[in-house]
Amino acid sequence: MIEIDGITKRYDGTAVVDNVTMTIAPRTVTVIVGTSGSGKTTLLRMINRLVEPSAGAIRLDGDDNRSMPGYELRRRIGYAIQGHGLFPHRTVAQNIATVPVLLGWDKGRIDAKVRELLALFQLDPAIFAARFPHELSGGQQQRVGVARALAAEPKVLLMDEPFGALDPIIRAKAQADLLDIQRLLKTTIVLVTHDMDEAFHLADKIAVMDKGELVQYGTPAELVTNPATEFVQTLIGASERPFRLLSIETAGQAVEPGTADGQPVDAATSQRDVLSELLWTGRDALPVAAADGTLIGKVTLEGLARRAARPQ
Ligand SMILES: Nc1ncnc2c1ncn2[C@@H]1O[C@H](COP(=O)(O)OP(=O)(O)OP(=O)(O)O)[C@@H](O)[C@H]1O
Repeated sequence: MIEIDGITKRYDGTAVVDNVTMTIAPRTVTVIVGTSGSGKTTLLRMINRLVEPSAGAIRLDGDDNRSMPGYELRRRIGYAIQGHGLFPHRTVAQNIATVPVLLGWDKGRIDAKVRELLALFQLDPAIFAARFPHELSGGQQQRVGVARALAAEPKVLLMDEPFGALDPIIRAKAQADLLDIQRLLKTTIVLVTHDMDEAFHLADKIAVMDKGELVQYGTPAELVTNPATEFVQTLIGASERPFRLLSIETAGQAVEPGTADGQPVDAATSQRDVLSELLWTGRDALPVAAADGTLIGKVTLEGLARRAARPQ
């Protein structure tokens, strides 16, 4: 668990992060969004103390993050940035092994970890381990950057616009891979992006920053149904594509197992209409019936928000 408690960063008397308090549950993906200069990167970097706060505290599993030296903390927390920051004169294997080497792991353990991560990121070790970064595509470099950040098996991974430099198709694949790997390794991920579609697709919870303040912290569905400010509304409005997607798919395509209270919706109803129904009735789920009236499961607000945001 990451507890951010009244954290503030001032430069020359101006608060660029202003008294932010939020708790991040373990094994979840939290996405920080907001306009340029709203303090997203500064907030992220105070978690691993690349930036020292002016006031407040951050606790990791109950321990103040100032209870150990900054370099030690940064070895324990994975960090991946846009442009991946790979060492150009080190091979892919050496890049991934950076932190395990610093931690003094034995060679066998390091080699096994490098192979495991390359396989996980669908990079054949026989082909890629000995290559240098300039011999990889942008998408491959980005995967190695994330693999390197995960090499020391951190419980927490911080990511700052990790997919910003990728074209949309590779970006969608990178996002899908990240979710798979997060579920497998159960890492707690905090990711900064300015892309609302990306936020909706990846996030368990979204933190919206505006001029240094945390204006809303909630699930994607909460942001859609209950935007805290006009700014949040505008941010969501800027991402209309999700609602267009919902118009072209049916409730039947979004069915989840389980039951829900309320009047069943027909499986052929568009997801957009089901969303309206959910919002109007104030429910977070409705049962779904097949053409013959048989109940086949339920459609949830959370599920629709997630489907709407997935890349096509
Ligand atoms: N070292 C610094 N000294 C002075 N001001 C800084 C410093 N670092 C950041 N700032 C200022 O703090 C504010 C927040 O910056 P930050 O990088 O956290 O924003 P951001 O939301 O991540 O922006 P972007 O989306 O453009 O990366 C900006 O106005 C920036 O100019």
